[in-house]
Amino acid sequence: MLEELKEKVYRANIDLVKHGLVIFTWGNVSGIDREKGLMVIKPSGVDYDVMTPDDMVVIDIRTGEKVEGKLKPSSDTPTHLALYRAWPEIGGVVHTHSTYATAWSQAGIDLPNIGTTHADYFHKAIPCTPDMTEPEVTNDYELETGNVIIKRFEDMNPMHTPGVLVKNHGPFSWGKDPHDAVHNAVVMEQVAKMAFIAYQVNPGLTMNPLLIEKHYLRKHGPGAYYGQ
Ligand SMILES: O=C(CO)[C@@H](O)[C@H](O)COP(=O)(O)O
Repeated sequence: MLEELKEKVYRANIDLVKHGLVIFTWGNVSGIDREKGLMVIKPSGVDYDVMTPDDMVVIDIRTGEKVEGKLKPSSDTPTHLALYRAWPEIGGVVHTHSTYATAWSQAGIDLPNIGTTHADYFHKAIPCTPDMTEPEVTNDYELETGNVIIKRFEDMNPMHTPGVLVKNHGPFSWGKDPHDAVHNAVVMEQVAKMAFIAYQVNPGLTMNPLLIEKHYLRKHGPGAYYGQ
């Protein structure tokens, strides 16, 4: 079932290792087949070195039940499902513990848009979620992590700013498919690193808002002209 999607999701997971975003068994990538109502996600706690496409787990998006796979799905499965249910435009979700984006998550502040590298991919600051409360952590923690992300995007377009920092935890990103979601995770890590260095060099730095609009819109606006 879904052999092509399993291969894509597997490759996207391995790409996290290739790009240095995860070690050991950290992080996870999923992809979705909206027509069939199914999600494919990596198994929980399996080392990337030994993982195969056949290890990918198929989940029913509506019920959250496993419909195929010999292994347990990622522990973050309910978070991925919450995002797919809330945002019909997305086709891939990524979670990592990449160093700089995780450091910003642990610091608990939004990652500001202070350069054109950020503005090329993320229109606004990459938001950080608020503290999770006692019932959220105790009951259905992974599902509530998704709900906290969705609430943080109440007044934001998730396709314009395709990433979030979950406070004291780490980054999640998404995209039109698993490959695109990984691409956004790689960019988020780079802009987190650049922002960290920039604030060291000049804690009083400023961003020209004209550049944010120019760079975001020339790639993603109605008259986009970047690339071929
Ligand atoms: O956030 C965490 C752990 O804090 C997880 O994302 C792990 O990093 C990967 O878990 P599995 O996907 O292997 O269950």
